[in-house]
Amino acid sequence: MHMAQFGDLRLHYDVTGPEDGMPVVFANSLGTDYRLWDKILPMLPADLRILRFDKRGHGLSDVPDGPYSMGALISDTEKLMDHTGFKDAIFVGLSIGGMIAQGLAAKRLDLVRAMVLSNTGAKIGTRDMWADRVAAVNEGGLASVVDPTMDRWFSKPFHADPEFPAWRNMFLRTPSMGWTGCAAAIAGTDFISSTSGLRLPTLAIAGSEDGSTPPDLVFETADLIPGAQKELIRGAGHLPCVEKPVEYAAILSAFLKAQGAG
Ligand SMILES: O=C(O)CC1=CCC(=O)O1
Repeated sequence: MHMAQFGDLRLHYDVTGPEDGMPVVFANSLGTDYRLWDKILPMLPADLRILRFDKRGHGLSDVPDGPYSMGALISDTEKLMDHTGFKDAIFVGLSIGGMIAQGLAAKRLDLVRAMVLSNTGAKIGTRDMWADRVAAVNEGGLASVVDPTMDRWFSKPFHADPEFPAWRNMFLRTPSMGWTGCAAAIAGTDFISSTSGLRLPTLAIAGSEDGSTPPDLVFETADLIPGAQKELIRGAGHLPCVEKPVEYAAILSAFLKAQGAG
């Protein structure tokens, strides 16, 4: 367990793997902490140096007053990578984590050699949609939006999985300020133009049952980047690394190996 301090903000992170391993950074989604990746890490090549972290407002990181900007989330990530010595990394971002990947690649290409855009978009939803959700959370907390969120996160059959209540609890225990702060960052982000200018190896992963970032959105974003590879995981919602970890790890491992891993 590690904390890095940048001014008033402390971020919780974890580094594993050999010091000379291929650097890979994982950035998770809205309402999750870095345990999002727990199931797939043991299935990836062994020679990876892995950085995971809880973005501001999530997990064990600090919860500054919101709203947050996407620029602040990208800057936090940049500082954490500089702090931990991660550069020229493969950046795996899911949902808002994939937005951070796109923004970081546009700003600091020295940090990002390749991207995995998982269940994300250059633009996710509309300002009105996010404003409605933020208003609901300000009024009734995350409990007021948990059921539709779980429907977007997971396919119907996974709702009966013994693990499902744990993911529901992870969402419910996210600080409301952390969630609304990051929701505001998503609402204010449109990376269509900047992502169109990116030229780096990219893998896009979508879940056929994803109610947050449906396959069309994920693949339209991938199509902005020449040569981007597109993979669809059937039977998975917004978090295929949780719902279909074997399939997810296989797709990710093949991409990592193509970039030179194990
Ligand atoms: O709440 C959702 O629909 C899930 C989500 C959207 C953006 C993100 O990071 O998670």
